[in-house]
Parts: sequence; structure tokens; C-alpha cells
Amino acid sequence: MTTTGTPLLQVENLRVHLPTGSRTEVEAVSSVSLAVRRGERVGIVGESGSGKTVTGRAIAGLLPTSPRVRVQGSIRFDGREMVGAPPKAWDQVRSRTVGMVFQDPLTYLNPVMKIGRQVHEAIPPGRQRSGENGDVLHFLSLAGLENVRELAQRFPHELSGGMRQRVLIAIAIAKMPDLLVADEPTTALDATVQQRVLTTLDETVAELDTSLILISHDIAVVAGMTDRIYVMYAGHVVESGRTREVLEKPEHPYTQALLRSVRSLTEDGVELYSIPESLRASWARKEEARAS
Ligand SMILES: Nc1ncnc2c1ncn2[C@@H]1O[C@H](COP(=O)(O)OP(=O)(O)OP(=O)(O)O)[C@@H](O)[C@H]1O
Repeated sequence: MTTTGTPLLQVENLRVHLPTGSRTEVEAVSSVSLAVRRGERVGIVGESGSGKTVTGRAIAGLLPTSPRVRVQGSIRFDGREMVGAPPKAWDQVRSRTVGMVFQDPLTYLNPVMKIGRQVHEAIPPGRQRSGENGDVLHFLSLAGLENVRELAQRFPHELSGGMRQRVLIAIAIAKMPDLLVADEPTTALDATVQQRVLTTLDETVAELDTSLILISHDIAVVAGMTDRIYVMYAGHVVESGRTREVLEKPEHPYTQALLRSVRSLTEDGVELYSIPESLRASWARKEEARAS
């Protein structure tokens, strides 16, 4: 993992206003600043409505284009300012730099196109490596899918929810972005499938050395996967820092409340607010790997 140098993404004083009626609007995001270095994994946590999704969409340039949607502040990729940039510049950034995985795969998969074709279309021109079929099978396998030859010939409705979510991960990584923004990528899945998809995401971004922003209302989801977290409340970042430190010594009352509401940070059913041993061990392993 490389985490030195200029941040890949630098967000400063991001503010987003969205229309809520013909004359009313809401400040969905108020003065959010965050940074992601190359190879780094960052979590954004907070309760429903705290502004996580709007922040993620602003970062990927995916908010609706309307004069009533106002994005202010600064979003820089490798120093390049994107607030106010024309749609073409955003297309460029989305084709090379930033990809997104959403919560609801059926909305984002084309229902009448075979899975293999959808993965193929995501691979940027000039970046194919082992021929159309080889590349498609490679990315489907990388996303933890099996029987990929047969799977590539199927349509989205023929797959389970967990498989569709992995296909969405395959499509996102096929773009080989520098940064992947995953917004509640496992919220719609049941607990065991959720853990498997998270492990896949974890291994895939490690394999490709992709930076990750993982957005979730669930601290348990980001705890084991991220290096640093930002805690959002009512459109603001109320606390940020190394994941381990924030979870072990939460300073802001809102973070403390969020942690108290967590029943288990692992799958083994441990009731807490104390951090389970398995998670501490996983942090220690990651720190060791980082140091070596
Ligand atoms: N399309 C929209 N039009 C108007 N207001 C919106 C829209 N999307 C979000 N908002 C408002 O913006 C604020 C932030 O919402 P956002 O979806 O970013 O929160 P969130 O933390 O991601 O919550 P969730 O986990 O429920 O998605 C909320 O007040 C929400 O009501």
C-alpha cells in the first residue's frame, strides 16, 4: 500500500444544497472536508440522512445536473479541481479515476444485457489485457464469482442478490479506477452474504491497490475494512481519525452514541461496546503488514 505524496482526493468545505420543493431546499452537506491517499481505505459512517450518500455522489460527480443542485467548496483529484468542472471533465474522471458501487444492483445493471457484456463495456478502451473474454472472466473471478464462463452468459434477473452485488463490484473494478466509492454495498444482503461480499471487496481493492471510500450507517461494516473514518452527523463531519483510535476512544458524543448502538462488531454475536478481540487482532495484522 502506498500512502505518501499528494492525496488522490482532497475535499474541502464541501457544501451541497438540494431542492426539496418548488421554492425550498435543504443543505444536505455542510462544510465537509476529507482526504484519501493512494491505496488508503476511508470509511464514512453516520445515521440515515446524515449526508453520506450525497457526499459520495458529489465526489463521483453523480448528483443530478440542475441549477437548483448547488455544489460548493473544492473536490480535487490529484490536485485537479472538479467543482464547477464541465460534464466532459467529470466523464473523464469517472472513466479513469473514480468508480462507484451502489446499494441496489438491479437499478444499476442493464436488465436486457448479458453480464459478460456489461463487464466488458466497463473496461476502458485501450486497457484490455487478455482479450474480451479473458478480461471479463478475470474481473468476474476477482469479484469472487464462480463458474464465470456460464455466468457471463446470464442476465441480471437470473442471479441472486449477493451475486448481483459482486457483478457490480466486477463492473466497478473493470474500470480499474484509482478510487472506488462503495455506498452501503451490502446493506440489502443478509448477514452471511454481506460478510462474503465485504471480504471480496476487501481482497479486490487490496489486489488492485485501489483506494476505497466505504460508506455505511453500520460501524461494524467499516471497522475491519478501513484505515481511517469520518463520522457524519446532520451534514457535518463531527469526528475523524484512524479507525482504531476513533473506535477505541470516541471523543464526540455522537460517535459514542453510534458505538453504543452497535450490538456486534463481528459476526460472532459479541455484544459490545467493547471492541472484540478478533477485530483487535485484525487491526494488529494490518498494522504489521503496513509496517513491513
Ligand atoms: N434527491 C434528494 N432531494 C432532496 N433532498 C435529498 C435528496 N437526497 C437526499 N436528500 C436529503 O439530504 C440529506 C442527506 O441525505 P443522504 O442520503 O446523503 O444521507 P445518508 O447519510 O446517506 O442517509 P442514508 O443512509 O439513509 O442514505 C437528508 O436530509 C436527505 O433528506
